[in-house]
Amino acid sequence: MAKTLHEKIWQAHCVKTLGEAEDLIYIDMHLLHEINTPQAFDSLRAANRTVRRPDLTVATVDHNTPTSSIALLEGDELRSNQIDLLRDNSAEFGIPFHMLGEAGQGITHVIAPEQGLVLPGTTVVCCDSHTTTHGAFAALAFGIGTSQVEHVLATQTLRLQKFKSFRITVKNSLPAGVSAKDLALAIIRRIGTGGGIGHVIEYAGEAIHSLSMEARMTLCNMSVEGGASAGIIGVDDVTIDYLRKVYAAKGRPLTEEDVEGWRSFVSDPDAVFDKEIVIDAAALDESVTWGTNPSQSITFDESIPAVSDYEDASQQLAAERAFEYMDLQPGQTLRDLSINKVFVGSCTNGRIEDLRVVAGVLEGHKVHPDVHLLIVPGSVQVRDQAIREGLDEIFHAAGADFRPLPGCSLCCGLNEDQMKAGQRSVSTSNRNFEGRQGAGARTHIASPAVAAASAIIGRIARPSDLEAWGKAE
Ligand SMILES: CC(C)[C@H](C(=O)O)[C@@H](O)C(=O)O
Ligand code: SF4
Repeated sequence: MAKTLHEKIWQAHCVKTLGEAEDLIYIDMHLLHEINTPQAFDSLRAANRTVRRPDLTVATVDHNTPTSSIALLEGDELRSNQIDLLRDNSAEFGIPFHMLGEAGQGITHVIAPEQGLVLPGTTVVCCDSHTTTHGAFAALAFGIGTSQVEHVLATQTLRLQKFKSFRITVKNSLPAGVSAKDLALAIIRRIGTGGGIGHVIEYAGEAIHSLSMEARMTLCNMSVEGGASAGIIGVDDVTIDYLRKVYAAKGRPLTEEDVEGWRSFVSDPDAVFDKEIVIDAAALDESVTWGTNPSQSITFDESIPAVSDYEDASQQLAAERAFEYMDLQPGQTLRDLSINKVFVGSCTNGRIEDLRVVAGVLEGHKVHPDVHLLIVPGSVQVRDQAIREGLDEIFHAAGADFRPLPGCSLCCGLNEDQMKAGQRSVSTSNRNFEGRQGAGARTHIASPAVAAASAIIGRIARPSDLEAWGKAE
């Protein structure tokens, strides 16, 4: 019978059928960070168990870590303890651990692909919802909770309910300047924040296969914001070329034997999906969220909708709340909104390709005097590459605050990079929930290009606005 890509991976990893809809699934790669893991290790110790496959487990610190100096951890017991606990637990159980600032450290979802830890046809889990990122490599990758972390540590398996399948075919190609982030926002706007619940979203079509691996990671990363359990993209030459480069850089070039078989990690042509939609990439434009969930976005040609534009009562309520929290009125446009902060980073858009885009827009410009532009690399490797390419010089010349230590930073505000109540940001991260970047802070999610243009102009703007703005100044 014809199978979808995720069904192929599921079946190949099914250790035991546990019931009608539940299987025991083997896990190929288990990623850990400092949040959500201490209890799992405590339970493991209490039960006198060991980690089944420390060699298939990798730990890093990212959420609560400072981005300007390690010294900021001094005297901060809560954060130091979380980091030390993961370091000590990793040492005790023989798990590779990446300490803050050391080569290999960074946001979990940024370091795993750059270290070649995610391969086509594998299962990948982490105590973090944005594990969906790794679906870009035709891997079945999803977030798990603390008790599941313990189960994977102890057994390298997971009891799982079967996922449904949802194919989103993106035909034609994205217009110039329209990025994977804009595509993700358009998809979530269309399907809603619950549209993917219980499903693995498979992204298909020409527009998807013309995306770089970084862009595919951005798209798969945001699958969870549409409610999906995972996002996935079938293998093609782009996937294999990326992995060849990663392994060559590791000094372990891939052989034909290694890649053999990877090309089968695509859905069968006649596979049947539980749900399907088609999106025309050519009709898309740069998008920015105006509200407090990632489905509430508009383009630069639209204005903020009125409550009556929504048919659904819960969406009307959400819009009403969002107007108040975001201090917005229906009818305003994105360009009406002045901003105080721009954040470039996160597991959505903190990769080298994103930093290149930002540098490209910033070059020859200055950050607006009322704006703080915070740029946090997703990993030590991204930072070092940015420096090698001279991007740091462009950032500094523009007046941006390019941080030396990677991490989640202002994406979740679990370190000192937080916003004050009433401040408004353009952020390349993935969540615009109330209080996400600080109590009372207002977040507008956008692409790296839009973030950079907004930092220069001081209002929400896109790169094509810079020309007219330059003349007006
Ligand atoms: C802290 C962590 C568990 C959380 C997640 O699961 O996504 C965080 O990464 C986030 O983005 O909100
Ligand atoms: S960068 Fe943001 S979304 Fe990604 S793992 Fe960190 S907190 Fe979560």
